[in-house]
Amino acid sequence: MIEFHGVSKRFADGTLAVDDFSLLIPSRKTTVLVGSSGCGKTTLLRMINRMVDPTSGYVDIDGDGIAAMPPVSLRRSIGYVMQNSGLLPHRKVIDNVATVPLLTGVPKKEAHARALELLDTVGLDRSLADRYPSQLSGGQQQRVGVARGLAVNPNILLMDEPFGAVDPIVRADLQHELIRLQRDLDKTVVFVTHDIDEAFLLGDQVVILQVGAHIEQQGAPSDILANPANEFVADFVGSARGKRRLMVDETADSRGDDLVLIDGAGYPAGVVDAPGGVLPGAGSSPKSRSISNKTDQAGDA
Ligand SMILES: Nc1ncnc2c1ncn2[C@@H]1O[C@H](COP(=O)(O)OP(=O)(O)OP(=O)(O)O)[C@@H](O)[C@H]1O
Repeated sequence: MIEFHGVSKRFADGTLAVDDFSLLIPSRKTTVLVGSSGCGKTTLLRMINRMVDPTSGYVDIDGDGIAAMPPVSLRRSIGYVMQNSGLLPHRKVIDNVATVPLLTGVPKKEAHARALELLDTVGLDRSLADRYPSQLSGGQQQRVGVARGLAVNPNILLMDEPFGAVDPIVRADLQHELIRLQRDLDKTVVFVTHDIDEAFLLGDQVVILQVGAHIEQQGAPSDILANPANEFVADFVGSARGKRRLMVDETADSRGDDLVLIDGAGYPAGVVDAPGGVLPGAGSSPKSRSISNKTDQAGDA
């Protein structure tokens, strides 16, 4: 369990990145910090492994204040996965994965054997072990980044927008891989993203933040969806989901044409050939009625 107690961070130039933040992050669950750029997500994450120290307040891990723990050993005991994988370009994949164990004195042979196992764990072929990062795809590099984060077998895994730089299909792949990994490995994962859909997919607990790391709402995805705490949250949750919401173009109906499904941007997404039979609970908008797509229904369950 990680706990933030009234934590603030003011940087040397006067920026108040985090303003009186308190949160309990339960063990062996995934907590997602989500919010727009600059709201303080990375600063919060880095306060867990003391890459950043608070100006006031304190952080505990399992009841022990981390301020008293040596930063370097704390950092080496916690997995950290960053955007763009953060791999060392001049080192082979296997050495990238083994970096921290080697630093902490694990013999090379043992560290390499473990690194190969970790490639299996993250779904990478062992034949990639001798490649350099530039010889891998973006998605493969991210998997190596995750393997490196797991190399010291940490209880806590910090992930800072780890899938932000890959295309949507690879991203979906990596997200599902993480869900599988979490089921198998049972880590305390703290995941940062600005993507609310990613937050809802991955988080047991989702924390929606505004500038200064002010918590707008925290809870299970289903709670937030069912009861947004305020207009900001409703907007944040709704605007992202609205993009995927399909509507029925009833102007086509009035012309006697087939009913046409249009997406949030107004583009045709398909045709409904049995009006009334296909669409559940048609709404009352004069021009279009909204139906929930599969993701909406899954999220609301
Ligand atoms: N070393 C620093 N010195 C001064 N200001 C900083 C420093 N690091 C971050 N900040 C500022 O603190 C605020 C929070 O930054 P942080 O990186 O935590 O936000 P974020 O939510 O992770 O943003 P992003 O999604 O863009 O990565 C921003 O205004 C940022 O400019």
